[in-house]
Amino acid sequence: MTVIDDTQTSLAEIGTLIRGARQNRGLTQTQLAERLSTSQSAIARIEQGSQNLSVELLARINGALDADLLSIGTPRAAHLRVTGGQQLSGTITVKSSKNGAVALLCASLLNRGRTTLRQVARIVEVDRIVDVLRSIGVRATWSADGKDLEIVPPAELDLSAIDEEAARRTRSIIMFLGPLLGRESAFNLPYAGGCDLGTRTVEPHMIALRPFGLDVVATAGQYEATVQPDRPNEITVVLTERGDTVTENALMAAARHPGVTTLRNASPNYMVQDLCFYLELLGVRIEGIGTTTLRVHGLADIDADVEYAPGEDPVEAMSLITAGIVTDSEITVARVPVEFMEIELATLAEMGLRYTLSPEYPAANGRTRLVDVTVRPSELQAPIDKIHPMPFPGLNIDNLPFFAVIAAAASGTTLIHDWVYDNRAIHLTDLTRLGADVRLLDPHRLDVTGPTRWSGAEVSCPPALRPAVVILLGMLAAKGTSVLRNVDIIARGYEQLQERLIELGAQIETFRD
Ligand SMILES: CC(=O)N[C@H]1[C@@H](OP(=O)(O)OP(=O)(O)OC[C@H]2O[C@@H](n3ccc(=O)[nH]c3=O)[C@H](O)[C@@H]2O)O[C@H](CO)[C@@H](O)[C@@H]1O
Ligand SMILES: C=C(OP(=O)(O)O)C(=O)O
Repeated sequence: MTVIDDTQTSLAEIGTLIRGARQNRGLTQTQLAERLSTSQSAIARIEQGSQNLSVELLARINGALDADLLSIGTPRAAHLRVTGGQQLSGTITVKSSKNGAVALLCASLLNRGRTTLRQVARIVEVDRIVDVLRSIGVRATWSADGKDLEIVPPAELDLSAIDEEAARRTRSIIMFLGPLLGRESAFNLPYAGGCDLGTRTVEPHMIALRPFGLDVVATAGQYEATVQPDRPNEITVVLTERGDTVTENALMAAARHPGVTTLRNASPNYMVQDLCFYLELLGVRIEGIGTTTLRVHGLADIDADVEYAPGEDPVEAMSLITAGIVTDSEITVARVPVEFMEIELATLAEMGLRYTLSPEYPAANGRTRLVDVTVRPSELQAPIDKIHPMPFPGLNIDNLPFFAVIAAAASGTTLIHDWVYDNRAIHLTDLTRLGADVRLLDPHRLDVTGPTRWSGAEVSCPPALRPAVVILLGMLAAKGTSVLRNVDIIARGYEQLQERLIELGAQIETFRD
């Protein structure tokens, strides 16, 4: 049987996927060719999308790359077998952030010109937004090395063709509202989805965008949006919540408003700063970047060819530092965006973590300050005060879950208070399966008592990104063999996490049903 796609584009997309997976595994075209008993030129043709592919060859490519790039029939769930209790060593480098990438992908719709995003994390969340962009006519092309993404919107978007399935799987689709209201007078968007973290309202987005003329009616499965063209020159938006994506939505609306917009109670968090730096490249002047009041001098039209490298991910940095802590290892986590990790590092220091920081150096965007963090084996104690998140510059809510597994490694009882999400703390109780003493006081508060005598177990991955990684890290700490089932959710926010941990000496094996 032969798979012949009806357009050359599909073959090109499959080729890009194969190239990305090959490069992620550090293989040359020749090495992949050897594994498939074919020639390097055949691989080059496949990656360029100029070769038809048989089902049998697709299956062999999956096998050779140990990937499930191209499933035929129902996709097979991936599971991890972890042999824990091993110390890690070496250096691991933080990638650019998921949340910066999705904001910038949405913001590229503001620009009639070409946006090139450098070193974009190859994660499923990015793929979903790219799929949605392509479905409405945006040209989104990965570079030959699979790292940079070039985006060129069409003169007219075809919103009727939107990939609803991809859109419904991400909450970030809500960030199409801000850019679209500057281009369209009426449009529909599918409801936003995402991880199971409990109710996350979209009302703050509606309130923030109303001054730009947006009116949204929620119908069965759709937001039906209409935009009033008349609006005052000067707009003031007071955000009811200091949320990250709501700030980004308001910023994107303000970027194409040809007047001055003042945003109050804005989030100054890392992804918002990434978006501001990109908007500046587009010619939008923004005062107050990194503060809670932003003044945006918008433009009626934006047509610029720009390049931007999203900043490093503080949540990935926290995840990797946690891997070192719970395995009692000395590792260096390179390219940590220190400004967005200060409270986390100060809290860890209070708990007794021994670590050193390299001198600061700039990220590729020239704005984010980076350091390399070396963590050393330490005797940890529970902190005296509870650990709780706050909007930046507080402890990042997405970093809070990692403190559950760290607290389990520390002596004493730590109170962890997640006031933000209804369901995230609940998922962390899965650590009890590995021997941790984690008590849910109510849906928002956990008491974690350590130190833990970790033991291997079989656990089904929680349906939420950060808790899933927390359980994986607990398994790295636990002597013996653990199995983490259905781990696909981790790829939503982490590029090749398992493979990169293996490079530090972790024993993790991927297997499928
Ligand atoms: C793509 C992206 O960037 N996602 C991030 C973004 O999601 P996002 O901006 O979508 O976060 P939400 O708007 O869902 O806010 C998260 C929760 O916090 C509550 N809330 C938020 C701010 C506030 O001042 N008061 C308040 O109560 C909201 O009601 C909600 O329950 O911000 C979250 C909170 O930092 C992060 O976990 C997500 O990783
Ligand atoms: C909650 C998260 O992100 P999102 O807003 O994409 O669901 C996260 O990154 O942990």
